[in-house]
Amino acid sequence: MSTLSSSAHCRSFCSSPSSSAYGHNRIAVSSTFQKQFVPRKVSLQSNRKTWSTVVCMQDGAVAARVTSIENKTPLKKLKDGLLSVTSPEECKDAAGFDINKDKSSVSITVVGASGDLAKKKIFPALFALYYEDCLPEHFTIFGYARSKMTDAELRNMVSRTLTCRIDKRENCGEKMEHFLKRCFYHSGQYDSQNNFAELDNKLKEHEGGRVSNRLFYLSVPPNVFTDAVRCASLSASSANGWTRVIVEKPFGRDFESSSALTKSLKQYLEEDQIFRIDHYLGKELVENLSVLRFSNLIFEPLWSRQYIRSVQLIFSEDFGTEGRAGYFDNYGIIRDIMQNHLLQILALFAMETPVSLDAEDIRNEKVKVLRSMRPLELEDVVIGQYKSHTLGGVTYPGYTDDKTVPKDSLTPTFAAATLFIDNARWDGVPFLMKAGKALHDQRAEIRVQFRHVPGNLYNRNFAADIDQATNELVIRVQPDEAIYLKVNNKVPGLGMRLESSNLNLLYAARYSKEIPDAYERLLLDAIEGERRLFIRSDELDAAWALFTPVLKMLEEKKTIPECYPYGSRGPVGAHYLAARYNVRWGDLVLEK
Ligand SMILES: NC(=O)C1=CN([C@@H]2O[C@H](COP(=O)(O)OP(=O)(O)OC[C@H]3O[C@@H](n4cnc5c(N)ncnc54)[C@H](OP(=O)(O)O)[C@@H]3O)[C@@H](O)[C@H]2O)C=CC1
Ligand SMILES: O=C1O[C@H](COP(=O)(O)O)[C@@H](O)[C@H](O)[C@H]1O
Repeated sequence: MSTLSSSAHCRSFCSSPSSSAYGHNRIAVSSTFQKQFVPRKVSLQSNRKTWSTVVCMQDGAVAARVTSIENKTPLKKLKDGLLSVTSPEECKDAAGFDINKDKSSVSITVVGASGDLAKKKIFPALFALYYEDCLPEHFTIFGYARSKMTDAELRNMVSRTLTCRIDKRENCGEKMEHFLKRCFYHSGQYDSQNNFAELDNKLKEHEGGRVSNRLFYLSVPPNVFTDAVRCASLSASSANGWTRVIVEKPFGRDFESSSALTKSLKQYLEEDQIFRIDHYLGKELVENLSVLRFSNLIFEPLWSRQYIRSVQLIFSEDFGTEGRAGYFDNYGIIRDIMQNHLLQILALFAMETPVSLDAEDIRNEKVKVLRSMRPLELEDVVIGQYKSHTLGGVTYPGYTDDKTVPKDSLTPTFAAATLFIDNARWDGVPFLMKAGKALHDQRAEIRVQFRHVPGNLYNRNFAADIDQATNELVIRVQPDEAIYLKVNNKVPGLGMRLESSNLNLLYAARYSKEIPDAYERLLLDAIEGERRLFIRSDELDAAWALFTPVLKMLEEKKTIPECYPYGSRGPVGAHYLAARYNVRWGDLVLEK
């Protein structure tokens, strides 16, 4: 019988039964290997430090050792190249059984549990993980916020947001009931150590003397981040396991405020306890980007200035800022979408091959590419703001019609920008970004436009503009996840007419399994201590360094955004921006 821990089961269930989801230089675990592998836990005491060591033994000899100092993050140790493990979980996982079974617990506290994100995303994601048996055996979920609520009221609130997986509805009600029984609530102020100490007592009761691992999810407005981290860290940290904090965006408004936030968080937390979330990194197709690039021979040789003419990162929503305009007006679309979600995708897209799939190796490569980028200039940016528009008898409100937005607000709800990476691979290739609210459709996609075929024998056989006859690889992140490649093809018949057609990998047609929500993946990663999809502080610095000068210029010059009607394709300025580099936005070309 398998004795894998819950999350190991979940990962292996989702990928392959004998290897980890990520690799980590790991070797596949054969059944004989499992038998030979004996993990032991020992505690050592030196002058001032407590060392807790998990040793994976093989035939009486040390095969791998994972050491945690003062119960902080384990250090990676390699012995004889046999196995590389970065956490006790990996050691036990590789060994095939859980040395801490029945001895450890995970408590997840959602700080700001009464809020929009908690209801919309965090509790449903936690339920989905529970549903898929991905949460550890001993877990407890606490909601924490100032609002007064009983456990029953929290459960009632959460139950209204839960949905079941399409393919397994039968026992859903039962699962929900069990899940809700593991959810509790504690009301407190975000700046009260006493209130967090009360939470600590409640957590201890639920942990029942087991090793306590604690995850705090900061789902509160940014002005509360530091207080909440101070109080959680001083009054409710785990005494004998790990303590991790997921921090939601925005991580500051510019380079300076972001650095100040990092500095204040680091008064209470080590960098490796901070999990800065960018939920786009948890999306299935963003996760697949590296797989596409690095595990297919056909793409990587083309992935450079030699063959790629432009790369486009496009985000659009067909609704406005309704409900979140109070937050949005202080940030705008560049900070809301470009500086984080689109830039993170760009970094993954453009980075060099990492040494391994280890979090630090990947994040090192992302930082390198971000630091090779040219800070944005004012002339490389177009901004817009949506206005009221009547369509089919329905009048859609303009951005400044929202009561929480000042009438003279210059906050952009749309932006397009051209970025450049000044390195050998990407020199001169325009990376075009476009993000907007209240546009004609909802989509997030990456478009890779390839160069012309030199001396193309078939130029005269295209019915359409030759400019549209170049190959384009489209990675559609959402909706209707797909990867398709536009190729030129002969129209069947006696003549010789060519047209562009799609080689299409449409996920819904290829895979029957429902795609997990990004928050599910990221929460599971945080529980497992996997940092690969979270933003390291130097990545964040590099991202802000790129955008801060232009954001300041736009604000200082009080640049007036170009108007565009609600539900339109955005301001025309975006077309001119692309045209300057002899490029067209791929999403505006009619696709067959
Ligand atoms: N909602 C979304 O779609 C997204 C949100 N985010 C980020 O996630 C975090 C949470 O977002 P969201 O849930 O929308 O935020 P909310 O505005 O809903 O705030 C969450 C909770 O924080 C408390 N709160 C609200 N305002 C204040 C304040 N001024 N001072 C102290 N406490 C306050 C409230 O709880 P109580 O009064 O009970 O204490 C509220 O229920 C934010 O940082 C946001 O930027 C990121 C991506 C998307
Ligand atoms: O972070 C944010 O993302 C959402 C879009 O996320 P999605 O997963 O629904 O595509 C966006 O609406 C919001 O403005 C922004 O803060």
